[in-house]
Amino acid sequence: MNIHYQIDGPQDAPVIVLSNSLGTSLSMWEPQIATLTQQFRVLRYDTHGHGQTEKRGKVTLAQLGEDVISLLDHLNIAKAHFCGISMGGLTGIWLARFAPERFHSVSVANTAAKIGEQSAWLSRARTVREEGMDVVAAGSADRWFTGEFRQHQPETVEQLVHQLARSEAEGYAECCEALAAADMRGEVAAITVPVLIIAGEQDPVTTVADADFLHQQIPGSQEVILPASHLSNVEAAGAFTQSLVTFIRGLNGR
Ligand SMILES: O=C(O)CC1=CCC(=O)O1
Repeated sequence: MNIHYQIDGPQDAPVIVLSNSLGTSLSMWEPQIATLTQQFRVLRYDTHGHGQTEKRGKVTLAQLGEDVISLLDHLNIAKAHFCGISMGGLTGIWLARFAPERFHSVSVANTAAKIGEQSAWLSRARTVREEGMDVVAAGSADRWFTGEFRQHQPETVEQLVHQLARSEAEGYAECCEALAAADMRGEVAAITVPVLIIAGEQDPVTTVADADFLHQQIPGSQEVILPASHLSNVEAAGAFTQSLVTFIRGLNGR
């Protein structure tokens, strides 16, 4: 298995898989772990070219999704809950559409059926390859957090920005290229898995309008809007975790 992962929580509890955003790692889920492990076996992994998962060359959204299936197969997990943020959320949309039999539910946060513009992603991939990660890291605090959060929790912000600045440019660039090509707008209406959509009311990257589109298109989906910017699981950690747990608990009656 060439995907780095970590498992926490009781062995016999239902499994929830957590999938990180671009430029972060499985450690971004730290604010959720204490609560989630009370009820779930939490499986988090580093996405392709991120954290301790090595890059393998050109990657597509489908391959990011298939990585999750390979990880479940490797661990003999037949079916799990899934929660992903941003790029991890888009991976969740792909999984909900193309591997529904493997998931009880899919929660997608701060994401969109198509994230950003193709030209911007290709330009970002070129920039990090030519100039390194510092340029992208410099603007990341503004993309990820509200001004209020940056002011009140500067250490948390600095830690994530520092991790981004030190991360490997090629793995990041390959994921930017995957995002450039990924477009699930024509697919989401065919999703049958229970889906929760979480948005940040001040997210400038994947907006509330993007979340509304998913909610309108995905039959039976639920939507929650949190007081946060893009990394809502960090900025509104308690409300994020509670929304996720409440959604999954509510599925028991279905
Ligand atoms: O640009 C960013 O850093 C925010 C982002 C877009 C996709 C993703 O996963 O993170």
